[in-house]
Amino acid sequence: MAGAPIITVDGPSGSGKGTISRRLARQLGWRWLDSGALYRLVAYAGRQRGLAISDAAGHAYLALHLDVRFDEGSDGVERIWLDGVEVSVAIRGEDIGKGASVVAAMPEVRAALLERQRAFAGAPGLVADGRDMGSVVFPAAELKIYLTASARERALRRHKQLKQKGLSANLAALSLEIAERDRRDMDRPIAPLKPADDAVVVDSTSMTIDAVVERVLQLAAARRLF
Ligand SMILES: Nc1ncnc2c1ncn2[C@@H]1O[C@H](COP(=O)(O)OP(=O)(O)OP(=O)(O)O)[C@@H](O)[C@H]1O
Ligand SMILES: Nc1ccn([C@H]2C[C@H](O)[C@@H](COP(=O)(O)O)O2)c(=O)n1
Repeated sequence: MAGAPIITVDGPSGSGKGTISRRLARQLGWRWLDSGALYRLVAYAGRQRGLAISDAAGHAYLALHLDVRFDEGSDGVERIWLDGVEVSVAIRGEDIGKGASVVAAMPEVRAALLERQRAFAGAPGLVADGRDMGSVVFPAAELKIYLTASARERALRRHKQLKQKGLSANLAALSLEIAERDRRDMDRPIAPLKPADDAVVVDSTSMTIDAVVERVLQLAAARRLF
């Protein structure tokens, strides 16, 4: 192993990447990269500044210069700050997710975020969550997971998640949004969502969160990553 170990967790929207990778990072005492949050921050900052969603140069400039801070409070909740203002909740809406998926298809934006993402690597280890963590950002990662679940299960999970937050949610509309985001993330010419050649595919459709975490920990232990 060249440096500190890296586990990548890629997969489609709602497959559980954030939940699983955060749990893994906490259990291992490792760092965590929520790369989707970076794309969401770019889309959010662009909207705040009135950029056209098609403005690749403008979004790439933001990606390079964003003043972002991630921290985890004593309550274990991730908080995200943009220009000194907390935006943890504001960037999580489906509309910002859609904008993130649009700006993420711009090569200039992806290039601008590359080093920012790589800077998260370090001792004692990193769990990196996204769409191209294993295929592009950390191609030498020691363990690459491609986490998936059926489209219906992912829509049901998202529906439940929104309801639990007291937000209104329509299952049919969510299913369509997820299908549209899958298509955009998988069909883009640059860094499309797909399993890295050496990824282990974990289909979580019928697995509990605990079972998925346990499976990844077993794979990590077999590779002597901790
Ligand atoms: N194996 C599982 N069984 C049941 N629910 C799950 C499972 N994994 C995740 N969930 C739930 O599904 C919802 C979506 O999970 P999460 O936000 O982690 O997905 P994600 O892949 O990070 O999505 P996105 O890429 O859109 O951010 C959450 O409410 C989470 O608790
Ligand atoms: N490594 C990444 C992470 C995210 N994206 C894009 C594609 C997603 O639709 C969008 C939001 O991600 P989420 O927070 O829902 O995980 O950002 C990407 O292209 N590459």
